[in-house]
Amino acid sequence: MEQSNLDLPGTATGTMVVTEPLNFWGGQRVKPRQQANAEPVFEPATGRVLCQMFPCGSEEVDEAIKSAHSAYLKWSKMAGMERARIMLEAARIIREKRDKIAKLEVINNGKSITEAVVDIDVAWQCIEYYAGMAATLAGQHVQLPGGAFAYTRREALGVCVGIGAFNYPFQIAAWKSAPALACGNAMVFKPSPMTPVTAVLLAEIYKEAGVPEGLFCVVQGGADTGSLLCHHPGVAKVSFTGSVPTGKKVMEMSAKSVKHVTLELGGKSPLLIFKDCELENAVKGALMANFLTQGQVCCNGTRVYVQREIMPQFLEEVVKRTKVIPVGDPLLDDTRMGALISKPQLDKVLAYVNQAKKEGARVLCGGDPFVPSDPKLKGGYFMSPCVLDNCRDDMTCVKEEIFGPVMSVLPFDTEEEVIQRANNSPFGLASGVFTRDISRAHRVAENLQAGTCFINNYNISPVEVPFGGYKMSGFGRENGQVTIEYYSQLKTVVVEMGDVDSLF
Ligand SMILES: NC(=O)c1ccc[n+]([C@@H]2O[C@H](COP(=O)([O-])OP(=O)(O)OC[C@H]3O[C@@H](n4cnc5c(N)ncnc54)[C@H](O)[C@@H]3O)[C@@H](O)[C@H]2O)c1
Ligand SMILES: C[N+](C)(C)CCCC=O
Repeated sequence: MEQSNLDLPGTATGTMVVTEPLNFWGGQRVKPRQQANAEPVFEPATGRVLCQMFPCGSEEVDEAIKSAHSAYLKWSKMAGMERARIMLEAARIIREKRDKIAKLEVINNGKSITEAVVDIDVAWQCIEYYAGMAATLAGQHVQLPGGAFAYTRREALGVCVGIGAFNYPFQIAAWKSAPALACGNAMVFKPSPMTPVTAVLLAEIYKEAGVPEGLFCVVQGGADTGSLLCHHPGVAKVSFTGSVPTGKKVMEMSAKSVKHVTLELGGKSPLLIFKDCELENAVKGALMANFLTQGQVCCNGTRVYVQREIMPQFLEEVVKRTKVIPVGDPLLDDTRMGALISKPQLDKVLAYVNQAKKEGARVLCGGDPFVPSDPKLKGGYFMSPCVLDNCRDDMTCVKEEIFGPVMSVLPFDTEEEVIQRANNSPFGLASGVFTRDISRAHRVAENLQAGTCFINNYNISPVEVPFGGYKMSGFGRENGQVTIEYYSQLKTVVVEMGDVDSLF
């Protein structure tokens, strides 16, 4: 069996066992203090145990936060240009190790290598982008009467906590740490207990690039460890990515000590396809909106509203293309859909398809467990991508986030009607519209209640543009310039140049 040494060449599906410690603080990997409560971590493509995840307890969380705090004291005093240089070096190292990190991500997460490589590219781009912003952080100078003046300083918050979901393990760690570090903060990151393997690589890379020891720490664990982080008095901010129910708990816990909070939560995003669209692009957009990462994407456009006149052509084309998506070994270059994250997640998604059938939906393709011919993949968590027709707005598959490769297609007649139906959801993460009518495109974008609207494309998230939700999909933003606001605070300094004009 191969170990997870990144320098090992030729790792293949079904061969890796990870034995090194996955915690990181004080500038090194840290062995778990106790072996109790170990949870097996599975390789989704095979169902094999990849490693054990040992959750950190209160003493370990405390050590990590102390380590981060001492690094913060040094890092926050450095000039933006000095921080930028180190962050650029981290981005360079990620670029250099991209293929190896991507492989490990695939083995732990189950997504295709084609997607994982893009995820790692987005990670280094994010660090590079915020490195560019680090030296631009500045305050204002305000002239006051009598020669007095004030100025503002944009200051770091302190130790920030990042809590990640399982679907983009390395990318989420980068999306959170890059703006945090650019602003002078330290970060303690907790990955999902199902994907504990790659965040520690980011910690090693930051260290190699030259950050002070402890600046980016990794603690492993699930809800209990997450809860220790949210309650910890040494933490200034929690940036959370995950489901709505967990997000609510994170907010509640963080409120006890008035921590800053960013919530990147779930969605059930609408994609509106008008009859005047370029149909082939709309079909491609619908596939991109539903089937990346086996459908386990927060901003997926899983409610696909198609104008009635073009429904037959749309369905024919979307089903034809869905049926030929190559599902299988995620480490092979030709694979476009790998395995879902876990057996319970696969069972949950299949149950949603069954429920949809009971409620009157018609399965046009997929929705079944998929067993690849390669014997080593027999225990993997694969399913065939599914298109559901005959859907109504009141069906469970249309209302709830499924987090699997299931597209629900619904007909509509008018723009006004479809906007009202699209907005009739507690979520508001993303949305999309396909039309050739430029006025309609922008009118629809204005009226959809969502943090992002894609016009004539879907799931494009360059790091330069803000990403985040409306309504129950959360608040705060990741990426883009605005995220600096969420990782810093403004101090006003008022300077008297004359005598004090006392009222007393
Ligand atoms: N908006 C976004 O940017 C975004 C991105 C990715 C995923 N998501 C959402 O994440 C969900 C899927 O991810 P998941 O299944 O990993 O989500 P989840 O809510 O189950 O877990 C997310 C993280 O929260 C931790 N956690 C669980 N209970 C906790 C508690 N009580 N206190 C603190 N932390 C706790 C988990 O260990 C994990 O690290 C979906 O709803 C998806 O839409 C959102
Ligand atoms: C990179 N995507 C595809 C926009 C996904 C962002 C993270 C959501 O789960």
